[in-house]
Amino acid sequence: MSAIHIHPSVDNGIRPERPGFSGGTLQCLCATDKVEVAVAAQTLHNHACGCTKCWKPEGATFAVIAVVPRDKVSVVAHPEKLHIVDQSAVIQRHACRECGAHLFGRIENKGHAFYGLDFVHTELSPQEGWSAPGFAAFVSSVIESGTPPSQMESIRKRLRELHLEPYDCLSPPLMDALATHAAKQKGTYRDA
Ligand SMILES: N[C@@H](CCC(=O)N[C@@H](CSCO)C(=O)NCC(=O)O)C(=O)O
Ligand SMILES: [Zn+2]
Ligand SMILES: [Zn+2]
Repeated sequence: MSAIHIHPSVDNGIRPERPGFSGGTLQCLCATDKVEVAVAAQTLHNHACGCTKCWKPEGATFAVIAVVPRDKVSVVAHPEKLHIVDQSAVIQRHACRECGAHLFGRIENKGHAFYGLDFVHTELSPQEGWSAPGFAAFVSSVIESGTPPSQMESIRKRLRELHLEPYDCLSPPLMDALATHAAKQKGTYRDA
């Protein structure tokens, strides 16, 4: 039986976050002239993501991705190497043209529930202490990038072993936040 690989940063156990950790830098994978991004805060809602759009390192089935307020994110080296992968996506992913790593994903639609938050992969950081992934999102979507459906039972079992509860969309608190935002936009929102 072949081992299930989720992502290199979780496969051998998840490193806990460091209390008081307040940020660091992200670097692309180029050997020289690395794109560097400063993230001046601890990340939130870190999770494994199985969707086809989030960047994954070579061989990984899932991405690991978290959010941070956009005003805490700044490009500090080699901005000229960045390009937006898909201008039409909700999350505009700014990636290194040379190595392909995604440095940050930004929502430009001010009406989106998650406007104001950037998406980042803290595995690209030399610092330790970032928030640990707490759930797995878009798990069924790994089939769209070529995972055989017959492996899904083992994948969900492995995610549960790692305490990354598998969801086929986002986690219930994030889905509730999206629905609350939609209800407010439609005028159907009611408080208890
Ligand atoms: N089955 C599709 C799902 C793609 C998708 O909706 N991805 C989510 C999560 S990304 C971070 O958690 C999303 O919000 N996408 C918006 C965007 O990517 O712009 C697939 O796998 O492609
Ligand atoms: Zn690069
Ligand atoms: Zn994703």
